[in-house]
Amino acid sequence: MSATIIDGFAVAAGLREKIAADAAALKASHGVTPGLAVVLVGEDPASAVYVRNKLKATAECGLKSLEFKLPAETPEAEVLALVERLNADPAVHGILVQLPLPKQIDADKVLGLIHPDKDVDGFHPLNAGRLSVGLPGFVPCTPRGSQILIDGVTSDLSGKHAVVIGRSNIVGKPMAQLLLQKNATVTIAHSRTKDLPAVCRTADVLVAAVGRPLMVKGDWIKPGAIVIDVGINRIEVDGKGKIVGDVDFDSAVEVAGAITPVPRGVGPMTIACLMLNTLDSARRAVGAS
Ligand SMILES: NC(=O)C1=CN([C@@H]2O[C@H](COP(=O)(O)OP(=O)(O)OC[C@H]3O[C@@H](n4cnc5c(N)ncnc54)[C@H](OP(=O)(O)O)[C@@H]3O)[C@@H](O)[C@H]2O)C=CC1
Ligand SMILES: Nc1nc(=O)c2c([nH]1)NC[C@@H]1CN(c3ccc(C(=O)N[C@@H](CCC(=O)O)C(=O)O)cc3)C=[N+]21
Repeated sequence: MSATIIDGFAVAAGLREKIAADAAALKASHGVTPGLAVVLVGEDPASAVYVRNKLKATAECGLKSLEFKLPAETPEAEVLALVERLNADPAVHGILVQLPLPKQIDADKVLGLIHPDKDVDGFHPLNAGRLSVGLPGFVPCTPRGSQILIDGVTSDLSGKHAVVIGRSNIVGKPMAQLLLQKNATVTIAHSRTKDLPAVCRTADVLVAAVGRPLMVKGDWIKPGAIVIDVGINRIEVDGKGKIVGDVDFDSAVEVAGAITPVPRGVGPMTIACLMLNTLDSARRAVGAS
């Protein structure tokens, strides 16, 4: 049996179309174009792909994007000053500071300074707290996009066992919160988890957000499970760069019920959800939501 391959690229394209229509309607009713400011400090090759795809998506959705590329040695105070300026700019509805940041910059300080109403990444502690207590707020884009893909293949997660591998604030923890809201029984695994393959084998839904290329093998997967591969890892194959996930797709596809590929799985959904969060932010700013 071979799994259903979840086409994140197609789902994301559909979402972007809807966002474009809604953004055009907001422009017609309130004269507002949602604006997203992206701050990139230094040159990180993975970030560069992300920034490029984001720019394409904002244009396609009719959103305005402002790009701030700062040199790697930029002092922390300068980044903080830029965030304050963007906080005060009414044309900016969303602020994204690309991670990772160079080591002289305290990421928590920067993320904590972004106004929670413009925090389209959902990384501000206030939005993380809102998610954990079930209040409305910005939900981080990757978990939000992953949840949409999961909802596309199952309508009822109630009582299902979901295992999330990874406990980062940007993927693992918020993903676990979303699955909990859907009444799944949630396990969060991490680098100290004992016998990870055995834990994974009990999962009806398995989300891998680890950053280890091809770590999850087919024999870690419960037959018929939904497998969401968040990992974006660059590896060399025959001297050529290639992007692979945290899941060994070739063996996993034989066991899973449904699985996301890498690329064209979760990645495009992250970007579409960023557009969605920016649109939501602009709507809220003008009282249109
Ligand atoms: N598709 C997309 O849109 C996005 C993809 N990504 C990708 O997702 C992956 C995860 O990103 P992120 O959450 O930021 O990564 P982090 O490095 O912040 O977190 C990785 C997590 O994996 C755990 N871990 C590491 N090694 C193991 C292991 N051998 N067994 C079990 N758990 C392990 C860590 O455990 P511990 O806490 O104990 O250290 C940690 O909780 C990366 O590949 C990243 O590139 C990220 C964002 C968006
Ligand atoms: N503040 C912040 N927010 C983030 O959400 C954030 C970040 N920093 N830093 C880096 C990671 C990584 N990330 C990706 C998103 C989309 C793709 C993506 O579009 N991937 C496509 C294309 C991959 C390709 O072909 O190169 C795909 O998987 O199909 C990749 C990576 C967001 N992140």
